[in-house]
Amino acid sequence: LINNVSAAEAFLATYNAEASQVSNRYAEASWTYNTNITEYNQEIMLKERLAADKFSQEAAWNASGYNLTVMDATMRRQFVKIMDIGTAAQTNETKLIHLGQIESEMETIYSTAKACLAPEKCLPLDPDLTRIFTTSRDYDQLIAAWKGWRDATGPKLKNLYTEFVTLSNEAVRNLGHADLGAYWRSRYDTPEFEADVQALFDQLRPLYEHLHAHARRRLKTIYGKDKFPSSGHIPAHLLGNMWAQQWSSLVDEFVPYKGKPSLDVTPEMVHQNYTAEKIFHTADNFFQSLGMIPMPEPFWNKSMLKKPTDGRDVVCHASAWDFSNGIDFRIKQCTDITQQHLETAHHEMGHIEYYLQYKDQPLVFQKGANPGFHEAVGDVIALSVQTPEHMKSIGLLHSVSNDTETDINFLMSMALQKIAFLPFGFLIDQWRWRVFSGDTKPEQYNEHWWNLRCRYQGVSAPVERSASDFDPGAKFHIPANTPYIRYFVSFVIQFQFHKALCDKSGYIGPLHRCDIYNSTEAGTALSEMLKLGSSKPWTDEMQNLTGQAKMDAQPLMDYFKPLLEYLRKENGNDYGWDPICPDLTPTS
Ligand SMILES: C[C@H](NC(=O)O)C(=O)O
Ligand SMILES: [Zn+2]
Repeated sequence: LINNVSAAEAFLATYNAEASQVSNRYAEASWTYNTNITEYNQEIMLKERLAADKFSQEAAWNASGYNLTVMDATMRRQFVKIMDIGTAAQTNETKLIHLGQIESEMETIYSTAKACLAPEKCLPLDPDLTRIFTTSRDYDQLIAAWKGWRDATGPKLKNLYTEFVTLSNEAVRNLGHADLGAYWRSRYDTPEFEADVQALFDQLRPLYEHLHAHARRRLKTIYGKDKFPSSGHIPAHLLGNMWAQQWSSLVDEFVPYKGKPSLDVTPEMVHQNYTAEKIFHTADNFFQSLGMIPMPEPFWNKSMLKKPTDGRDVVCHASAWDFSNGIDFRIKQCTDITQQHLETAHHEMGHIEYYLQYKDQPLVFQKGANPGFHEAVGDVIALSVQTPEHMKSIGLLHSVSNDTETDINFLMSMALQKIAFLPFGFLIDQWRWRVFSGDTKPEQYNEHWWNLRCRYQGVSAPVERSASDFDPGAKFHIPANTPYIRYFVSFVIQFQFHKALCDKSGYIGPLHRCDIYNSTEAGTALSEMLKLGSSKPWTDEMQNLTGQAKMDAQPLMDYFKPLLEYLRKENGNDYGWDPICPDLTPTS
């Protein structure tokens, strides 16, 4: 082993320069493919992926020649991360290439899928099917869109996914990980991570159960009681979203006090001729008001902020890109002019702000403190943006009254975005971790998926499902192989961050009405955390910002306390559902 620290430093300097180049090349090829899905672009992207994987393997091999015990903590942390190369650890080149092909094939199938509602009427997810779910209240039209999308994705993906699992597990076992799920959980670097998220979910279940009961009651008045199974589940296609994961599009139906002005700013955005650019400038303006880093020139020149109209296929699921050269950062979003896309724009720009803040860190530290941190940044800003006061200040709401009824209505609108999401954010990787560990066999994929959906989310399939279906494949993150527990973590910690920043901004009052706009104190505190990237354990960074070194659901519970009191009163004992799925065979 090499004991010479200056040799180790020289190795790191070389690694950082070379790895940034390799990372930039792969990002460019991946961007070209994601914004113009063709076989040729897929082939180029896969060649660059193989080159990047081989570079990682070589760097890991060279790094393993250094004696870590003679290094300081920061240098050792870099070497450990250089050697933690995930599925690139597959030494059999044929299998390495095959894994890349399968992953890009799954993402292509998902991103080019169309649901055929009638023989000649086949619609893509964005914007067409999404718009049906946000606007239609037609039970049968929603069934057609819900079933059509699953028919167009799942069956084509199931066998590819089975192969993907086998190849991925084999690769990470070379690094000593039990399976891909264990490798993903290791990024949180706390041995009791799985127990921690289970405990958080259990703590938050009453909030969700009472929101679910309220939603079910309101939906019964819209669709009729006979459309709802006696088990208490809500048919999964009635919650205003393809996956029932967030219910904001039903805010006008779900607000407790209907007489009040609508909180849905979508009509006003359309009325004011909002464009995608204006949506992103609104977000950029907020970050600048905090004294944080503005979007650099290449962001505006090179991002894809709208779905192309020249007929090419693109990956529409929104994402933020780091080209590892300190200046080129982009968002790819098929922006629609809606409140939900205004929120998504802040979410994606939060990623870009994080990239900008940590761009001078060594490459392996140019990551979130943990993946949940990266998902939380933009959402924290969006918690301020969505307050009635802020919406009024940017001209999207005209009347804001502070009476209790409006306050409860506002809390309901935020609960439809944040509380509704919790079981979904929790269950995706509960399912995937068992698939990777082998507890869930391919023939059980769909059954175990619906077991979790029925048990935790209280939603059920509106039509018969069969083993040839693969409903997990209808959600982007499964075919795109993007871990999901990060969003559950984010939805908890973003309220810890929000509370800490509100305190630093000197705000006094209920947490749900706090708007940190223009607070450079809040901006400085947030920037200091983001600048660290993953150079420190996330528990240290959480401690620095919030005074606590752990995930804590209390700020989220405090934020929604007035709403839970209202819902407990309204629901009495009429809440909850059977843990198992209802029997779908229609009663004769
Ligand atoms: C919550 C998650 N957000 C994201 O992918 O950016 C989703 O859309 O499912
Ligand atoms: Zn994100």
